[in-house]
Amino acid sequence: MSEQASSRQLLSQLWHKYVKKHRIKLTIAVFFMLLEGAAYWVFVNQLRPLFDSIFVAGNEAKIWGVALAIFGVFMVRGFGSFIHRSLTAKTGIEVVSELQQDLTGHLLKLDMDYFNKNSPGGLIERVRGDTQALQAFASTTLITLGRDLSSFVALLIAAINIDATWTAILFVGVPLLILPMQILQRLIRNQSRKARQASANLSTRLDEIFHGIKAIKLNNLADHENERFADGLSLFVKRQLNAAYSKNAMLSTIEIVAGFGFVAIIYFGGQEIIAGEKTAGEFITFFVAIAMLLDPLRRLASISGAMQGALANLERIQTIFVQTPMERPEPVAEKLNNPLGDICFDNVTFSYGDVPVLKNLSFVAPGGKTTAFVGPSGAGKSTLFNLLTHLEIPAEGNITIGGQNINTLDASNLRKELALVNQESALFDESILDNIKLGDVSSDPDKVVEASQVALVSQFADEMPEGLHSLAGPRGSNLSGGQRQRVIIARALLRDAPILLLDEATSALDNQTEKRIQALLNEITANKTTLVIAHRLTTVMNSDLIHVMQDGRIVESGTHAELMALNGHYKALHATLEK
Ligand SMILES: Nc1ncnc2c1ncn2[C@@H]1O[C@H](COP(=O)(O)OP(=O)(O)OP(=O)(O)O)[C@@H](O)[C@H]1O
Repeated sequence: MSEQASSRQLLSQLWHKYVKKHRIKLTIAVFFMLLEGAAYWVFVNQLRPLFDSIFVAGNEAKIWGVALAIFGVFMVRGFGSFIHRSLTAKTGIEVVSELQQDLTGHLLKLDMDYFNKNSPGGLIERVRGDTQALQAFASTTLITLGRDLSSFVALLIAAINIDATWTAILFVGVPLLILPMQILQRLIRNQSRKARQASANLSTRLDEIFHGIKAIKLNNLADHENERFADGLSLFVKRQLNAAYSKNAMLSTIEIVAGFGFVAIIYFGGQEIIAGEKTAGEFITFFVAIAMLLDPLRRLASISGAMQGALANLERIQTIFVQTPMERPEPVAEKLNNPLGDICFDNVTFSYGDVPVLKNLSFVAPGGKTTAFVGPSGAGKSTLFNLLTHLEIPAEGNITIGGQNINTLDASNLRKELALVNQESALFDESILDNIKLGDVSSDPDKVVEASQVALVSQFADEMPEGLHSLAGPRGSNLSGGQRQRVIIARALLRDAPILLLDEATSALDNQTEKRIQALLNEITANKTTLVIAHRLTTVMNSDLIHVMQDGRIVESGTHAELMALNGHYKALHATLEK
């Protein structure tokens, strides 16, 4: 696709989806922009009588009329400018906030794979930075386009009215502008694109710095990180400046060509005045009109630069909209028919990119029972949960619950039947109570408090100044690891789903709390299907069934006693962990 065609397509999409609905506001704004432009015309046309009929002819009586007309022009410009600026600002803000909303909504639908490949900082920059840069274009530059184009036309008409030949002479150099303008526009777009990329990289670095602040401090990496940030910053500065230089070069080119025009006018016009063919009033009016015309022309030229920058932003925003979630089979069922039925993995194969993780994996986790998965780090245990929760889709094989393929359900309907507790479960910067409530946002407050008591959250929250209403801090930073885990367990309890997935759910708890939570989990899981991943074998010993995983396969299955008797992988694992 040619660059022009793709720009046209991008702008047309922006217009149809976001801007078109504001057309009434924009039409009113454009009317006032035209009025402001027309005011220039009136202003310039008052100059000629001012010179020829008043100053030169010494007609004092007419001064007031002209002065009032000029004052009227400024009044119109003042009010008109307020109205059209406000309307376009409102449109710009509304368009961009809708764009941000849609971008976030679209991002939320994308697969985990996309988030594994794109850093949070970079995505934040797209949703906020790129759209806000667009807003700057929309609310300031767009105004200029309407107002300055009309001013330019009005002043041009005024100039032609005085002398069409002079006007033609003035614009004789314009064709010289075409080629440099085209080159500069392309340059600006490229530089702006690179500057936005550098800006996204900076956001990524900042995001990583603030997320990893503890590691940075503990490893004395502050200077190192600062230098890396400085490198990114200098690249950003360089690219910003390149974009600015290209924009400025555009303005200067206009200036130089205009200079040639003025020289030509002074030469030809001057001769006509000396010969008495034109009056001084005509010449001054023409000169003022042309001088005033340069300002809107300059701004119009800078718009074309800003437009290239805005197109670069649009392109980057578009790269998000063109991403689509992985094709999934069309869901045909509303819910699981038998959520407490057996969970079966049948010949499941899965890779992250090109890296195979699960290989023809088959197992059964009996419904209503507790099944544990143990095995060395990287064996693929957590990946099982990613597949079962539809965060990832297997390349081959089937996953069924109660005999029903999970592909027959929409991911959100499937997840209603599942509650997952893992190390990555996020806490948000809300109160502890609200964090628990995320398990079931429709549940009544008593139930939330009850879940907090059962999961021993109240035990530590009661000692905090605001109890359950205390803030958890960004990503739960106000709480200890064990406290965070209890909040997440409480959230899962509140969800009260038939299938409970516990991935190292109690690993951060002290022995005593773990025992209490474990006893509680045993009680709660009595009538649920529970899948447990744990490194501490004491956590899984009492499970109804234990699968031992290695290199993406199940290598042994049985109860603790059966596996110990096998004297194989499980026993070896047991021996290593007990050391
Ligand atoms: N998002 C990802 N992208 C690429 N590879 C991944 C991703 N997540 C996991 N892996 C790889 O998949 C393999 C299995 O990871 P998984 O987290 O399932 O192992 P695990 O058995 O749960 O390990 P642990 O006991 O350490 O939690 C590992 O080799 C890991 O490097």
